[in-house]
Amino acid sequence: MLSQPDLLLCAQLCDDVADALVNQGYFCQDHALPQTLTAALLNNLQQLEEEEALQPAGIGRQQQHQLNRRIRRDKIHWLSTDDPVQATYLAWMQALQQGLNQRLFMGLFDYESHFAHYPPGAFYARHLDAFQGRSNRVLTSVYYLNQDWQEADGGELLLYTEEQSTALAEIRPEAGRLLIFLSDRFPHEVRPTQRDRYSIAGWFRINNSLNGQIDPPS
Ligand SMILES: O=C(O)CCC(=O)C(=O)O
Ligand SMILES: [Fe+2]
Repeated sequence: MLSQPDLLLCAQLCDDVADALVNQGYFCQDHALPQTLTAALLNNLQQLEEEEALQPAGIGRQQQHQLNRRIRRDKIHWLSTDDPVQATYLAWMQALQQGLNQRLFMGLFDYESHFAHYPPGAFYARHLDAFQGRSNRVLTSVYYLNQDWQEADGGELLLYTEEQSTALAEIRPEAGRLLIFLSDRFPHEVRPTQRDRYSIAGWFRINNSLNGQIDPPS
C-alpha cells in the first residue's frame, strides 16, 4: 500500500519549491518523493507500455494530436485518479499546488500530467510549454523515474533562459529527481536518448475563464 503524502515532508517540499521559484524561477531536487512511490510509478508505466496503452504525443492542446516527428518522439499516457499509484502521485502534486497557492498566491487551479516514454533515439526539440499571456499553463513539473542514468545515456533536459543559446541547467533524468519551472520563462529541450527514458510531465494551470476568457477543454 502506498501512503498518502506525508504532511511534514510535503510542507518542506512546498517551502523549497516556493523559495526556488522566487529566487531563480525553477526548482530541481533529488529524492523529492518516496522511493517506493517512484518505483511503483515506473512499474505502472512499464505495465501500461506492455498493454500498448501509450500513444504518440501530439503538439499543443488545440491542434489535437497533430503529430510532428521532427519535434518530439515520445509516447504518453495521461494520469488518472482511477489508478491508485497514479492517484498517489496526483495527491502529492495537489498538495504542492495548495502549498504554492498558500505561499505565493499563484492561483493554481488544476494539474494535468502524463507519463512519457522516450525510446532510444527519441528527443523533444527546444520549445516553451506556454506563451506569455496566452496559456493557462503556469508551472511545468517533470518527475524522472530512471535508475542509474549515466552520462553516455544522453536524454538530458536542457533548460535555457529566454534568448540564451547556452543552457542554464543540464538535468539528467535520474529516478527521484523533480524539476519545476515557470512554463512561460524557460525554453527547454530533451536531447536524444540512448536508453529507454521514463518520466512524468505535468502542468499546474490557472483558470483562464476567470479572466473573462473561455477556458479551452484539455
Ligand atoms: O522529459 C523532460 O525532461 C521534459 C519533457 C517536456 O519538455 C514536455 O513534455 O513538455
Ligand atoms: Fe516541455
